[in-house]
Parts: sequence; C-alpha cells; structure tokens
Amino acid sequence: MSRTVIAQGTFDILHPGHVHYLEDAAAMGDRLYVIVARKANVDHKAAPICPATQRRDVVDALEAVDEALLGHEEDIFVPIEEIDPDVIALGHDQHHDADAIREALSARGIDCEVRRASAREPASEDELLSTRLIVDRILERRG
Ligand SMILES: Cc1cc2nc3c(=O)[nH]c(=O)nc-3n(C[C@H](O)[C@H](O)[C@H](O)COP(=O)(O)O)c2cc1C
Ligand SMILES: Nc1ncnc2c1ncn2[C@@H]1O[C@H](COP(=O)(O)OP(=O)(O)OP(=O)(O)O)[C@@H](O)[C@H]1O
Repeated sequence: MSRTVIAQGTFDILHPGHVHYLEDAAAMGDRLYVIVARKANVDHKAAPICPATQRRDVVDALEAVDEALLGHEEDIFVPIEEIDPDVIALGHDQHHDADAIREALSARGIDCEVRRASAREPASEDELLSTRLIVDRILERRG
C-alpha cells in the first residue's frame, strides 16, 4: 500500500539543507506533500522575505516533492486532515514537540506516525545551510 508523507516549513530562500530534509522525508514513504507555512504562523523568527506562493512554487519544483501546498492560516491541522498522511516528518530543528503533535492528532482521530528527519551539517565554514545564515551573510556583504 502506498504511504503518504508530509513535511513542512517556511522555505524562504532555499538551500541544500532544505533539499536534504525533503529527500529524507520522501524516503519515509511513496508520496511527499509539503506544507508551506503562512507568514502569520511564522512567529518564532523573522518573517519570510518571499511571498508564500513563491515559496510554494519553488518547493514544488524540487524532484523529491510530489506536491507543495500553502498551509492553513488559522489551523495547522486542516491540511493534515485533508491529506490524511501515514507519516509527518518533522525537521531536525523544528520547534514543534513531537509528543504534542501526536496528542493533537489523536484528539482529532488522525492515525499517523510522527518522525524526525536528519540534519545536513555544513562540510565547511563557507556552506550556508540555514536561511538566517544566508540573510546574515547578505547583510554583512551588501548591507
Ligand atoms: C504537522 C504540521 C503541520 C503544519 N501545518 C501548517 C499550516 O497548515 N499552515 C502554516 O502556516 N503552518 C503550518 N505548520 C507550521 C509551519 O510549517 C512551521 O513549523 C512554522 O510556522 C515555520 O517554522 P519553521 O520553518 O522554523 O519550521 C505546520 C507544522 C507542522 C509540524
Ligand atoms: N541544514 C539542514 N539540514 C536538515 N534540515 C534542515 C536544514 N535546514 C533546514 N532544515 C529543515 O527544513 C525545514 C524548513 O526550514 P526553515 O524554512 O525553517 O529553514 P531554516 O534554514 O532552518 O531557517 P532559519 O535558519 O531561518 O531558521 C525545517 O523542517 C528544517 O528543520
């Protein structure tokens, strides 16, 4: 039986760490959906630079991704209910608590495994595997 996986994040200014995460998530099943966070829900760090539709379109163009979609603005479990995945792949440093997500899923009657993807660590000081680090470097060099 085909297994559906969901990955999620802001994906503002893509880098190879994102590609690693999405390839890791894709390997957890047969079909990968990616939920792209809405600006209103990115409240734990600086707001994204690129509009949500642009972030979605770039993620959607990646080979590992079957379909990228805009997240819900108010209730992050609405797309999960619609897609009804077998696995939710949390990013290695995503601030969400896996047990809290498991509880919310179970409260809504969604039967789904919650796993953590692995990290891609920089191989050299030059490698920028974080959107924040890319923005910092731009400000340092061009600001
Ligand atoms: C299971 C799950 C579903 C999510 N669904 C949505 C969503 O529908 N809409 C949204 O704006 N954010 C959603 N998010 C939140 C973002 O994907 C994300 O965690 C956060 O807002 C952006 O931070 P990050 O890029 O540091 O992960 C979801 C997160 C998780 C773990
Ligand atoms: N180097 C990396 N290796 C593996 N996964 C990563 C890496 N960088 C980001 N991710 C994952 O990609 C998803 C989306 O990440 P996000 O859009 O927050 O980018 P980010 O580079 O982590 O941003 P920032 O550095 O600004 O916090 C998250 O689940 C995150 O864990």
